[in-house]
Amino acid sequence: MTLPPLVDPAAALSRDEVGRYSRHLIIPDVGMAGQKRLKNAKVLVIGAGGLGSPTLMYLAAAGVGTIGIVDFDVVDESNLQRQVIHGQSDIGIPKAQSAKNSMLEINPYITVVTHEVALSNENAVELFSQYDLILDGADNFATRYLVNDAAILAGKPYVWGSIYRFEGQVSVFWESAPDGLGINYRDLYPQAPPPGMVPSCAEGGVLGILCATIGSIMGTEAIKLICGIGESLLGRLMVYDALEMTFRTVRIRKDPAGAKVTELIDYDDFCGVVSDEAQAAAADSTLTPSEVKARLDDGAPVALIDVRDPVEWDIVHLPGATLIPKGEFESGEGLGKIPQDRPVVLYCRTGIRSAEVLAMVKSAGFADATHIQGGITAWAQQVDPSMPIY
Ligand SMILES: Nc1ncnc2c1ncn2[C@@H]1O[C@H](COP(=O)(O)OP(=O)(O)OP(=O)(O)O)[C@@H](O)[C@H]1O
Repeated sequence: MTLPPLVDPAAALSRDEVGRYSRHLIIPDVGMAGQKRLKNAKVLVIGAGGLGSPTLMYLAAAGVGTIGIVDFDVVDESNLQRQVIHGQSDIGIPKAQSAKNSMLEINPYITVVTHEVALSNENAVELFSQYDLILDGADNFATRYLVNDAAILAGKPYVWGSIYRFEGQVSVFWESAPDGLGINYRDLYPQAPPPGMVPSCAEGGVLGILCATIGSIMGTEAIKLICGIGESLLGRLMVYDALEMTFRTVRIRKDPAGAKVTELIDYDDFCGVVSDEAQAAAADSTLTPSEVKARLDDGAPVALIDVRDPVEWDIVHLPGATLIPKGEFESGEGLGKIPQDRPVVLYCRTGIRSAEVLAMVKSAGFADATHIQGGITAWAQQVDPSMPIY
């Protein structure tokens, strides 16, 4: 369906702007009103990488008045095969800054705001609330679910794209859209794929020019939403196959079983992302649920620590465990609560958060610390099938 324009028109275009945007102004569907809407629009793009590059360049050229860029990374030589907003002389400089320089070179009449930070639970909703529309050009599942949930909480629409080798996907999500369907990314992908199942572009490669195709569709959807023209991809998934040269669109239906998003969660845990530090800490300090059960049955002294959140503890927890949520280790107060006189065994839901806490606990000097592989979920599967799995 055609959605109402997302943005009100700006008061006026200058004489120079009229000249610059003349090929837009003479399209009846855009016209003066549409171009003024673009001028008044505030769009935030996550990632100045493969997808962000063409999107940012064309949104700048189109005269989107305020464009924010979130990226924490610096330009690397291996980026230049596809991240065409950056050039050889940008290697080593922050991507957000490099992108801003290129965009202002394309169009000095716009405002570019750089956010050289990682999008996180701490900043996402606040950042999104400053913009009309979000574009997700990130390359990892944890960020995708964070963008989705933060957009829901901020009440904002967003355009999402993803690429791999010769194939790309694009859609628009907007939980509180005036169409009443309320489609979000979780309706399409309720669960993140198991870690390692879907390789990243860094692992599997990507045809550089694919970014231009998918990024420019994302930019097109952004312009349509801002101006309120055409059929949005809201509620539809577009799949592009460059080798077969086919575009297919499939309808996305609201998942009636989908949980309502009311707060941000631990996205690394949700997506099974383990940091390098946590992997190193867990390498020789991981016990299976059966091994821990055997120790407890033998009466061995063990400080069994549950690092999940209190709401999860209320659902189910292991007998004899003590709750010290991961957040308390991050704020520094958790370490002081660990008994010093016994080996420490940590657990969480799936073994991701406990591996992160294990790294902190070990570097604080607790040499005899381990965690349970697969967490309380594996415990329920392998040791006690009567326990609920959530
Ligand atoms: N949470 C996040 N916050 C800010 N920027 C992010 C976040 N997640 C991803 N990005 C950025 O999104 C961009 C994605 O670009 P792209 O997919 O081309 O990957 P890349 O990291 O540049 O390349 P490669 O992984 O192949 O080295 C990157 O510039 C990355 O820094």
